[in-house]
Amino acid sequence: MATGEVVLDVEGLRMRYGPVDVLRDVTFQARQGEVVCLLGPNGAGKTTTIEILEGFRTRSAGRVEVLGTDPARAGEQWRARVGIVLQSWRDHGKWRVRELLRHLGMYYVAYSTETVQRPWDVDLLIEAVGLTRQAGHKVRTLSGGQRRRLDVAIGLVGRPELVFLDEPTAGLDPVARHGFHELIEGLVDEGGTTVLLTTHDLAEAEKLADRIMVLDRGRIVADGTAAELARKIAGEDEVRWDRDGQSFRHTATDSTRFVFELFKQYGETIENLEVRRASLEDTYLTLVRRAESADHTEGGDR
Ligand SMILES: Nc1ncnc2c1ncn2[C@@H]1O[C@H](COP(=O)(O)OP(=O)(O)OP(=O)(O)O)[C@@H](O)[C@H]1O
Repeated sequence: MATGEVVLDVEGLRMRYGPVDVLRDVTFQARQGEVVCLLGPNGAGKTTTIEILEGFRTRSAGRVEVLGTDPARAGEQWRARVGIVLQSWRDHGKWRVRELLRHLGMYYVAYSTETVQRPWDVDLLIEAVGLTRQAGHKVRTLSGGQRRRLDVAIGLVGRPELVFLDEPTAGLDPVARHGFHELIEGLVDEGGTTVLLTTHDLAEAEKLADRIMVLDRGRIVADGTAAELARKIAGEDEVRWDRDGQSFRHTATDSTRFVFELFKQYGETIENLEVRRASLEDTYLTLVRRAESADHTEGGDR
């Protein structure tokens, strides 16, 4: 869980490609130990945001501080504290998995501290991402999902304080995905690592994130826990039940209260009760549709 210190501080961030604004006034903070999930439709600006925070793109305007430093001017010392998993990188094909991680890990030795031994022990890391059987294989012979596991290992080898992961589980099978979730939870619980990740998998966001931010057409349209967003945006739960051979359905903002009253009134004649809470998917779809119709009303400036 988040313990306090602000590690990501973004205010009024703008990005413009030619005449097109792809980020418009993006403002947010993240604290140490927080897992923040950035959601949004294709082209919303998630990768652009992450790449600006990583120091890979130069913003058009706004203030950005990552671990107290502007990434546009940050040096090696800063870079060693930050782990990065890009959406895709396709180099290092001739290297073998263990050899590559050892090589990259060497870079971090100089950045060990009394409390953090860098890099991560390479064999333990390989085991943590589930690549033990492929440790001696050349990178270009890995499957897409194995390659993705290696990308994650590359991002983590320096035991970063802050990790940026752009769609880390795209292409992973369910077991690898589960393993990745455990890995992230372990990093946060044991090391207080801060994580900013993008995903299109809403179940993943719900499982991992302390906080979810939804980006749409370059604007943050929601920021909160999955439960907060559901309460604020999707609103109502659905209650279904049978009684005297008939089926009933009701939507309620306070479903607990509603069910209590239902049982008070009809007691044991209630059967097959189901309460379906507004899911993150309901919330997300509502938000994106709302943003779309607001954009049409404005006449759309893009
Ligand atoms: N180098 C570039 N030059 C011009 N436009 C760009 C460039 N990179 C990205 N864009 C545009 O910026 C917008 C945001 O792209 P970005 O990759 O940040 O979206 P995203 O939310 O990560 O999408 P996805 O979910 O598809 O990965 C898109 O409209 C994209 O076409």
